[in-house]
Amino acid sequence: MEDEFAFISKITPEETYQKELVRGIGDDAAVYSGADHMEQVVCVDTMVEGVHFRRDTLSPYQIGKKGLAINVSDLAAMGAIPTYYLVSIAIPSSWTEEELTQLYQGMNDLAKTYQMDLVGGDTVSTNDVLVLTVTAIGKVERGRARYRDQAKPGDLIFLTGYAGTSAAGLDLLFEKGFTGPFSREEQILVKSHQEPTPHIAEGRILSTLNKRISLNDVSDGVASEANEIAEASQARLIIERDKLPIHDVMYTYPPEKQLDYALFGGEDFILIGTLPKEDVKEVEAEFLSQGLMLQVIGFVEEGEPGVSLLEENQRNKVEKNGYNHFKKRG
Ligand SMILES: Nc1ncnc2c1ncn2[C@@H]1O[C@H](COP(=O)(O)OP(=O)(O)O)[C@@H](O)[C@H]1O
Ligand SMILES: Cc1ncc(C[n+]2csc(CCOP(=O)(O)OP(=O)(O)O)c2C)c(N)n1
Ligand SMILES: [Mg+2]
Ligand SMILES: [Mg+2]
Ligand SMILES: [Mg+2]
Repeated sequence: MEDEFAFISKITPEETYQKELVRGIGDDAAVYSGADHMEQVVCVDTMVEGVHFRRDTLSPYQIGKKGLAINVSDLAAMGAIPTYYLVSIAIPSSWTEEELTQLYQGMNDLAKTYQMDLVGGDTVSTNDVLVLTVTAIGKVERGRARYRDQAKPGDLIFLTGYAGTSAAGLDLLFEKGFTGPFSREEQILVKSHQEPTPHIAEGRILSTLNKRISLNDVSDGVASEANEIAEASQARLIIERDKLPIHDVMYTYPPEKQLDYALFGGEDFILIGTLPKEDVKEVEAEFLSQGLMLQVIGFVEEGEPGVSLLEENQRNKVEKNGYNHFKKRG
């Protein structure tokens, strides 16, 4: 890339979606107003080449799209409505302008779905790999944000989608390379890794129905996220093995492999949460009416905080394993 300022003007959106945006790209900071009855929600996640993607696992377009999607997923896990995002990017000299345009196109396309405005960011060069950091902003009705610390004994645990598909897709990419060839079933797994869909509609149902709900998105794996709910809520979560939603296209995998992907794979960007047993019917009905998936996978009980897997009448402890940046999988 030749010119940082030319690049910034190229990526500046011509039109914006949010009527509360006062000043977007082009000044020292962005300015937006917000209604008093809403709370503002903000999060940031980074993707590093070699850690979160490789040139042979995601295309430039997919890197951008996923970089925004993983942040929108954290907004979904709060029950929020997405509004704005900021992008900080460290660009190695090996990246062409065309590839960067595609990366921004990936973000643009996802942002359009949620009417999110790009309101700022930072552009730097680096002698190392590409690093993409997206800050996402959203809003939620006062008091309706969904936290991890709301689980209580007697609640049921749910997932809003299939677990393990992303990790299975990543392994296929590692095995066969970016171009495959992949069977139709394998394509579904690969796509779920490359272009995850954040569960905003699901999060919105769970915040607007006024129930006591704990909520988290699955980035590091169901085992890890369930343990986070258990720790925050000081509760004991029991996952029933035969209730874990495994996608049909994974039925050819050995059962142990299916379970390993589902519990420890990560990057599914579905939601995991808990809700009172008596509210399940009503929440399920709302999910069903919107064509969305809600699968009960277990229950919360009295006892030492933690997670167990219930299979054949035995409870086996599920450690907080899964993706951990500073630890090898164990
Ligand atoms: N370097 C950091 N400085 C400050 N806060 C951080 C840092 N890293 C993570 N956090 C905060 O710690 C919490 C857990 O982070 P993380 O596990 O990355 O969440 P998630 O899996 O939802 O992305 C979040 O509140 C996040 O904002
Ligand atoms: C090349 C490559 N290797 C490994 C992975 C697997 N991987 C990388 S990060 C990650 C977990 C999620 O990332 P993290 O930064 O922990 O997200 P957060 O929990 O903060 O949302 C996984 C499963 C990958 N996607 N690509
Ligand atoms: Mg994070
Ligand atoms: Mg999260
Ligand atoms: Mg995250």
